[in-house]
Amino acid sequence: MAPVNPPMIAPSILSADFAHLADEIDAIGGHGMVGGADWVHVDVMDAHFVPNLTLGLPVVQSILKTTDIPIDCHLMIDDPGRWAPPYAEAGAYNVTFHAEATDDPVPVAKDIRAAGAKAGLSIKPNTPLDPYLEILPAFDTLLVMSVEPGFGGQSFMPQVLDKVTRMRSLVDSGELQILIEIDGGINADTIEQAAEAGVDCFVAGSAVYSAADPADAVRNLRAQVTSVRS
Ligand SMILES: O=C(CO)[C@H](O)[C@H](O)COP(=O)(O)O
Repeated sequence: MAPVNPPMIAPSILSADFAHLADEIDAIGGHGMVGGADWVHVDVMDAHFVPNLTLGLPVVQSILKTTDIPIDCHLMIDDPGRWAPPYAEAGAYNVTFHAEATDDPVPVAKDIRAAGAKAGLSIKPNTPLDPYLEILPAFDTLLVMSVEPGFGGQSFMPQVLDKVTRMRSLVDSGELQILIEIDGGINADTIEQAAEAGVDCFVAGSAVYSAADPADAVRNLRAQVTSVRS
């Protein structure tokens, strides 16, 4: 299956103003805005799995009430078996947790799907793909981290693109059906490399929220991907 068309852009609100989240989400799309964000990427960090602390379920529940854009939760937390399903029950569209955070990812994916959300598996930049290939049919999304998880505004790590290229050929050949998402350091200078490797969905935090018009930044990033593919 060829990459998703049009390409998906998922702005990360990690770089938004947390005191004005509803406005910050409005600024990237929803309410019928043409060409706005496909997903809102919400980074949940617990200060254990990663050294940073962001927000949790009550904030996600509030965000869900303020927008019609699907919510893409990226859980950078310990014990996803306990904490991930409630995000699906709350109404998140996609709930992704880290392969490194559990010895048994498949039951967690099953619980997320049973609660009505898509299930995502994320791997850190130095985590190999091979040990997880056989469990990927339990997932709807593979989130390839292109920075060490924990903070926005870091530099893109191009070496992770080998994993994307491999995944793209497995999806293109029909061996796997999964959405390939990338997260970390995606901006106007890096998105074309990721597009060439075959990413479907691009998370971008600082590149979107540092722009004068965040919705324009979303459209421009999507246009860059489209131009690489044409
Ligand atoms: O998961 C993340 C960090 O762990 C963020 O989603 C990611 O870093 C996005 O921010 P930026 O586009 O500024 O790199």
